[in-house]
Amino acid sequence: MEPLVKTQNLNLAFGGVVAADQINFELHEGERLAVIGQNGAGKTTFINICTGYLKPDSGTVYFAGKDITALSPRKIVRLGMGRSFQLPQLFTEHTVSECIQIAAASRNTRLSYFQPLSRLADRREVEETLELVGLSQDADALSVDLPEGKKKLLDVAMALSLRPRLLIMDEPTSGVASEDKHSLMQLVMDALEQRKVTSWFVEHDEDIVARYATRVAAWISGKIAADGSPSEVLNNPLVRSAVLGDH
Ligand SMILES: Nc1ncnc2c1ncn2[C@@H]1O[C@H](COP(=O)(O)OP(=O)(O)OP(=O)(O)O)[C@@H](O)[C@H]1O
Repeated sequence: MEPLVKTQNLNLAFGGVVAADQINFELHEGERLAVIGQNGAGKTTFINICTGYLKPDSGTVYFAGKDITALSPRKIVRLGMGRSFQLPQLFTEHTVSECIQIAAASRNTRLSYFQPLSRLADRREVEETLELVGLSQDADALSVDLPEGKKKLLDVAMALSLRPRLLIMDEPTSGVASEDKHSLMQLVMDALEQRKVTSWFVEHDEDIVARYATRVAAWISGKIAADGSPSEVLNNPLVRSAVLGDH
């Protein structure tokens, strides 16, 4: 089967800092990849290169067999590679329901200031998306007023409205109280499974990684130092000492 994402010999340095060091990587449809690594290991840089926010010094990124290295983030999203951010990117003056309407409408149209929001997207689609992530009760709340966990869910729901094949999530549980992390991840993962979306998420919480990933890749100094099943990678001595901080 052709990989959904493939990178070949990807390199990027910021001055003397090598943030991506000859990365060869493949992700297949249906995988749930957790990426782990210490701060500064290069996890976000790699995501930024794959999603078009940064251009590599050398190397190639393919999505579903197509070379996307030179494409803009907007074009890459339209091909089916979705992304949510560490700090949710919401339309802060709009309600939860309106945020979904805008995201769904931007799938097909260029948005205009002069178009009423109510005409932008199918009402039933918006309701289904809200239900999928458990936000039906919050439809009329301003997105800016949501607690952090619900902001993350709304961010994911907006990304899903673009009908991605893959959703890349940079620290989906960061800023969320530890007792709420599992329920948040459960909702997100159930939603992705229902929509048959492959996932790749950066995560620092080892319990979350072990519970929700089918594969783990550990980053050290711009390189993938270990890549395999959660039990294999989380028990790897190098990963335990250099990534997870065991002494
Ligand atoms: N735009 C930039 N300009 C200069 N250096 C950068 C830039 N972006 C990242 N870096 C550097 O590249 C290295 C990798 O950073 P990156 O943000 O990818 O790490 P990370 O693993 O995602 O870390 P974190 O867990 O803190 O988000 C770091 O040394 C960082 O300081």
